[in-house]
Amino acid sequence: MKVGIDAISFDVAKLHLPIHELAKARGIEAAKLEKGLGLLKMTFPDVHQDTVVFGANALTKLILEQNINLNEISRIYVGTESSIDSSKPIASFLVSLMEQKFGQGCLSHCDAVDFTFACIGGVDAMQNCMDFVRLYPEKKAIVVTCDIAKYDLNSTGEYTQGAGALAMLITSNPSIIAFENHWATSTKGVFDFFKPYRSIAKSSITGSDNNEDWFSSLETEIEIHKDQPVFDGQYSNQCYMDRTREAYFLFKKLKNSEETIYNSWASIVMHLPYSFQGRRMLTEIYALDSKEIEMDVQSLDYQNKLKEIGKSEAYQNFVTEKLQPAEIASSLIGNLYTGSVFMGLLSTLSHFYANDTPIEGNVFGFLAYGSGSKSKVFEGVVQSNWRAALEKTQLFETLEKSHKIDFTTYEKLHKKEVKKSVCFPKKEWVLDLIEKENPNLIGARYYKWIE
Ligand SMILES: CC(=O)SCCNC(=O)CCNC(=O)[C@H](O)C(C)(C)COP(=O)(O)OP(=O)(O)OC[C@H]1O[C@@H](n2cnc3c(N)ncnc32)[C@H](O)[C@@H]1OP(=O)(O)O
Repeated sequence: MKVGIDAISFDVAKLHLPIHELAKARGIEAAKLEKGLGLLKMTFPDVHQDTVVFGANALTKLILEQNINLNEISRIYVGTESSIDSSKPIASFLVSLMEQKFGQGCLSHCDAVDFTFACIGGVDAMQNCMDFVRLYPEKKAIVVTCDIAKYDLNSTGEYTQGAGALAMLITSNPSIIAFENHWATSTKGVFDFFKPYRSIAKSSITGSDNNEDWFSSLETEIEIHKDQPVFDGQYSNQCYMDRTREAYFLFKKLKNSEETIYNSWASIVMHLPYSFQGRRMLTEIYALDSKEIEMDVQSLDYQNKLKEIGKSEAYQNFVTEKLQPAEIASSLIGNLYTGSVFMGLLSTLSHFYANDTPIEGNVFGFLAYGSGSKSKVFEGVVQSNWRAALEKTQLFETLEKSHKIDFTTYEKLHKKEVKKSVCFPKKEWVLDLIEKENPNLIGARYYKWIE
């Protein structure tokens, strides 16, 4: 039986700062960000937006666009690493907002929960929902990914910021893509990127892995709780490469294949914390699976050879053919954490939609990653109704309408110094800023639907 994604909707932050303006303000060469990392715009939430708002808007869009009968939905599972409460999941907020809009009790039969494992939480939610639909093919589930990728000002993560959500309907006999039931996973507990709820003693994390220099450079206690992560960028890249490589070769084993697996993938969709992450990290898998090199991670020669292969014409052609369609949206949005891999899929589909390319039957390979760290590798087959299912999506048209802000406004938004929305929307969920007006209501958040 086929199980997969039947419909997709999204809601991304509508404000953006052109990346060359950030580069100028920070004294970074714009070419490094644009040509080295593939960044063009960085999206940022407006005053009336938080994680719940993005999730609720993507979900409402999905329900309205697909005319979904909520009685048929058995699960709303959320992938997020930007939750706003340690106990109440985003899924609970979403259920109450949907009941506010579509009728009291309309989702009371529905299971709802959040999945958190950094950027891979959405894939975990989807895998779980697909197992459920395989067991009960007449039932349907919705996966929502919602996050705000906010980093410290002046940090190396700053230029990769982005925000938004996707909502996906998971069914049997899906219209867009059906996933094969081969899932390869690689997990290792590391501290490459994390957001501690409480102050965390350095002694509890030192010695966990090989980035000890970085740990030594941290304060004795990491001061918490803030929206921005504590991270070691280059180490997180190494963990990304290690986990995806391990999961990829496990996948090859699961498939019992002697062939170069990626040759059977028409497109490759990877977790993209920034646009060119996939192409920068995939050289090792590319070279190992084609037997161009033998693995020897510690040797300098090996690392230099990988760099050379990355620059080769053959690899650049490979990137253009298989990876580049997934990168387009990422360049214009920035990181979506749990949503990044799904936005990569939507970007790929939207690219082929716009170019009228027939892709039904094509096999897409997926390499997902979440810090902390875990990778899952799986594949899916594009279904014959994918074009019709994408008709209302309008990804690139929507991104085109994004509102440009200047650097000063961006910095003020980042520091939460802006009181009034820059771009107030119509027909959307917004955060009611009652908390700011009434200091006795610390932690209380209210949401309203704006007509
Ligand atoms: C959250 C996760 O998903 S974990 C995995 C990823 N980690 C993160 O996203 C954490 C947050 N992000 C970061 O810390 C950083 O943005 C990083 C680590 C991803 C990137 O770090 P930086 O130090 O900014 O960049 P880095 O030096 O690694 O790479 C710059 C690239 O631009 C290239 N470059 C530099 N200058 C130029 C130029 N003028 N023209 C063209 N390319 C240039 C470099 O050659 C290099 O590319 P290459 O290695 O492919 O050759």
